[in-house]
Amino acid sequence: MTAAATEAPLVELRGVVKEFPGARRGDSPHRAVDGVDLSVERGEIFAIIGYSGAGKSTLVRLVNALEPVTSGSVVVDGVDVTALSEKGLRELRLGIGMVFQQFNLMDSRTVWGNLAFPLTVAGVAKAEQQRRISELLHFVGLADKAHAHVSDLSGGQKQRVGIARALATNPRLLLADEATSALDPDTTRDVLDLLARVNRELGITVLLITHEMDAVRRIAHRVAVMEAGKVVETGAVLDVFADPQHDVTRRFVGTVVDDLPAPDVVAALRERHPGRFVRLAFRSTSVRQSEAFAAFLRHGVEFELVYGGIEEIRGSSFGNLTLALTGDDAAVDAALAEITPVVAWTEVA
Ligand SMILES: Nc1ncnc2c1ncn2[C@@H]1O[C@H](COP(=O)(O)OP(=O)(O)OP(=O)(O)O)[C@@H](O)[C@H]1O
Repeated sequence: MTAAATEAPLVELRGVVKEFPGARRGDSPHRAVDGVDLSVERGEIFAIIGYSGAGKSTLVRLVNALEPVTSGSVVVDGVDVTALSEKGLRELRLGIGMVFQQFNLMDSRTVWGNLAFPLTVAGVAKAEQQRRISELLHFVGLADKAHAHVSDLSGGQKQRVGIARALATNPRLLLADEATSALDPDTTRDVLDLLARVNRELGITVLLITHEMDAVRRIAHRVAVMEAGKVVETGAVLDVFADPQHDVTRRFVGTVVDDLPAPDVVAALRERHPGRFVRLAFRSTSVRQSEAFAAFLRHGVEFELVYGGIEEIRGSSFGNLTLALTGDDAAVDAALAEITPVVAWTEVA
């Protein structure tokens, strides 16, 4: 992360509530966003993950003031967006790029035409437009597609155009709402890598809305998990993966990391492996597998790895390994006592 710790967050939500009127007259209002506090630091990629209907898209629409809040405050770059005039709103949105799941491009126009549009709206002179569009196309790897019609592009190419368009007016913040959800896995990776470059090379803060935990793992620095309009967990991506607190978070983590055996799996493993089952939790600061294993050997305890794995997130390793330990009970206890300072462990019930 490049954010300076002393700087105010780029986006700050405090007690944000958004209600929509009930479907029928007399119905109570529907709370799509229910008291959200959230800070997006300058220079980071902040992901918001949640299942469909959790309120993610609504939250994004509050950040660029496409919808008014019901209550609470939304501050973007020091400006309270809930109190802006029309002119203020235009300025706010010039500083925010948007990338959409369905690309939202003008299909009948060329790539060039799509990129020229926001520049013309922003009053950029033709010569400057030329320079800027060519720069953008090089950045997103589509220099050879300037005169192609959008309708002739693949989904991944369309999203590259979508990202280039979002960058056209040099935004400080990029809102990517399910930007990869319509793409196949390979193309998803390419587009996520491009978003990471936008962040790293251009220093643009990215707010990534997704229901895919793999996208979070791949590029985000921090993540907030939403359920039923609330943020139920927030943290550094590595911490959330290594030690998810909330059920929803555990389910999301479980979609990409499968290192905690379910009870029925444990039961099946016990039929094949004698001994005491112990789960070692390796974290970035404590990946000392060899020390743990050496302790078992010193105490004459045999161990077998029966479940788990070690994962990597941007240079940090974490994961859970379940071992079947066989040997004298006192020896197992002594070995476990010895590894306690080195690695967190729990006996699997
Ligand atoms: N304009 C609206 N009028 C009424 N209800 C709305 C409106 N927009 C969203 N909602 C409701 O608010 C809740 C949150 O919707 P939202 O689209 O923000 O969720 P989401 O997490 O982005 O899910 P998805 O990925 O499916 O879009 C849903 O129950 C939705 O039906």
